[in-house]
Amino acid sequence: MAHVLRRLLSVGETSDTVVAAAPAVPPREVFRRFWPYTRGGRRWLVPLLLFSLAGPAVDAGELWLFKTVVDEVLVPRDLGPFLWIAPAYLGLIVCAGVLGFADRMTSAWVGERFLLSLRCAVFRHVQGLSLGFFERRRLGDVLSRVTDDVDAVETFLLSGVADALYYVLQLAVFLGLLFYLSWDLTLLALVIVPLFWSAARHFARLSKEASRETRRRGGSLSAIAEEVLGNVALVQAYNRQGWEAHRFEREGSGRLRAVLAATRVRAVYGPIVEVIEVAGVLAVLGLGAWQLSQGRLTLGGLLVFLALIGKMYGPVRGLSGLATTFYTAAASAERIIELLDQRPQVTERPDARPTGRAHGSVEFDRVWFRYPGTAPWALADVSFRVAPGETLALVGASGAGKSTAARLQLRFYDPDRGAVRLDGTDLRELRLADVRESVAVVLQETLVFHGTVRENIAYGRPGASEAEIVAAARAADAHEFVERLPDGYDTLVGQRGRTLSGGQCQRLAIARAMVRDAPVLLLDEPTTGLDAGSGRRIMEPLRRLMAGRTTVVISHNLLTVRDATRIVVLDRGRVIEDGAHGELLEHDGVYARLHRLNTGRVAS
Ligand SMILES: Nc1ncnc2c1ncn2[C@@H]1O[C@H](COP(=O)(O)OP(=O)(O)OP(=O)(O)O)[C@@H](O)[C@H]1O
Repeated sequence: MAHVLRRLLSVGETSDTVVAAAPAVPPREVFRRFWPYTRGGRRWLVPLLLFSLAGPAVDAGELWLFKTVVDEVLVPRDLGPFLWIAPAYLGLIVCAGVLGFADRMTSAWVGERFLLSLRCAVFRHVQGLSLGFFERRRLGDVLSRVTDDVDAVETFLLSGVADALYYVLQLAVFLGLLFYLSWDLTLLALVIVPLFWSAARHFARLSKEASRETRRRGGSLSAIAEEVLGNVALVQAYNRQGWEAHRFEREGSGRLRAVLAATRVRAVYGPIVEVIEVAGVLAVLGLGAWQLSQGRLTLGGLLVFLALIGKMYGPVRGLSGLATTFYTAAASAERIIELLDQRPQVTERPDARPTGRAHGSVEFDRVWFRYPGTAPWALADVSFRVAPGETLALVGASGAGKSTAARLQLRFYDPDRGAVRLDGTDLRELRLADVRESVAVVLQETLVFHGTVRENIAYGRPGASEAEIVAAARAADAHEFVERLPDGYDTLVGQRGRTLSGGQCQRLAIARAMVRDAPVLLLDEPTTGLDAGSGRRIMEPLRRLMAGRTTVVISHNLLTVRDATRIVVLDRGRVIEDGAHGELLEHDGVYARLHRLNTGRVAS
């Protein structure tokens, strides 16, 4: 029998993971972690308490009036007292309505405020995590934690606390009345309470596992949806729709199994509680009828007693059911706590120095770096120096470590050994915002947001004036094509610039970097994805952008790097050649060979 019940209530297969389950967190820890977010709404807890207290008091008043009607109007058949009972009853109902309204509004306000501050805190935290975190995690799962899981926590932390309070107060009021009416009947009625609680504990434990699995599968579903819909062109081009739909369905079925298991737990729990409750009521009814026959209790008294018992079992059942609600919310809380526990690998020192506008000298001093969790060095003993206004080109085969150097320059990662310096100061001693402020980037993958052309350019420096935006667009050779767009600078460009060509996106990125007007410029493959003609055309605005700034340019295309003051050739993370274009050609090494290949290709 126990075996059958266990099978009935189990979640089933929980292995195949798209998203792993978050580690378990004890209930006390859940409260400790989330309580601070209730700060803004805490002063409303006292009014909430008062409303909670008034609710059961009004209930009790209603019952008392009912007893009076039975004992003083119906049994003696005397209409007199009814004349004051009726308006009193109406008054009570109006009271209950007003209190109910105030209670609902206050708890919604407190709950929603908590939700807002928790959601914003989680978002702010996640946004500040290092790039390494986003490279390891599935974005869809992170999104589902910031949205769905935060909602689920609110359900418990506030509704749960408010309900618990309400139930306890209701219990206190009802128990007081019950003892007043008949203490021995009350004691009999209370015998079933421990039974309630032991059933509740058992079932809460069962529902815990199902809730965890439901949340984990929810995260997996978001992850798959985000990955597939975000790369829908790739999915369709390779005809992978069927396979992706299958993956989605598999996670969806896993979620279905988990939800059904949770429902089975609740569905079995309901009737069991009912049986316990009815047994209690029957016992009380038996003893009550005997007391009535002995004349120790009036009929009204017995009826009210039974009604009160019915009402009292409500909060008892509610309190014991809270454990199940708690575990459902705890499954979400665990996923949020796991996010909040992630520490950014790159942190700002408490004594970090603010910098004014940097001059822009950049130095890599014997830098060694490997990506967290990987064995090979992505950069090994890399040193170079760029004076303000100079241009340094990083060249080398794919995977040589060029983009890694750019990431270190932006302090997305810190070197394991050695130092990256700006104006002679280690980046780790500077304020993080200042480091990023001093650099403007034009990346390999051009980033264009869903928004107007104007917003996309102004992203480089919020608050840039219209004249500055247009000047930047002119300098980036973007003004002309922008003017030709249907709404000019107000034209909406799709996410990732889907409605623009590669070259147009690149020009917007250059205009954005222009507007930023930072002393250091980082160009990571600025001509990738452009044909030779567009690549050459983009060179002119790029040169305008580079003028007067320290530039680190990463490129496969050696035509874009020949003007550089200095060229550093990387190979598997090491510097193998270093010098000006002419010197390196003379040296006749790797660079000269790459150059010959490149010019040959362009000529042909
Ligand atoms: N996030 C990452 N985690 C682990 N290893 C990485 C990561 N990014 C890059 N690598 C590894 O570090 C090395 C250097 O990569 P990097 O992207 O700096 O090369 P690159 O010279 O810019 O190449 P490309 O010209 O193809 O962009 C490669 O071996 C790559 O596999």
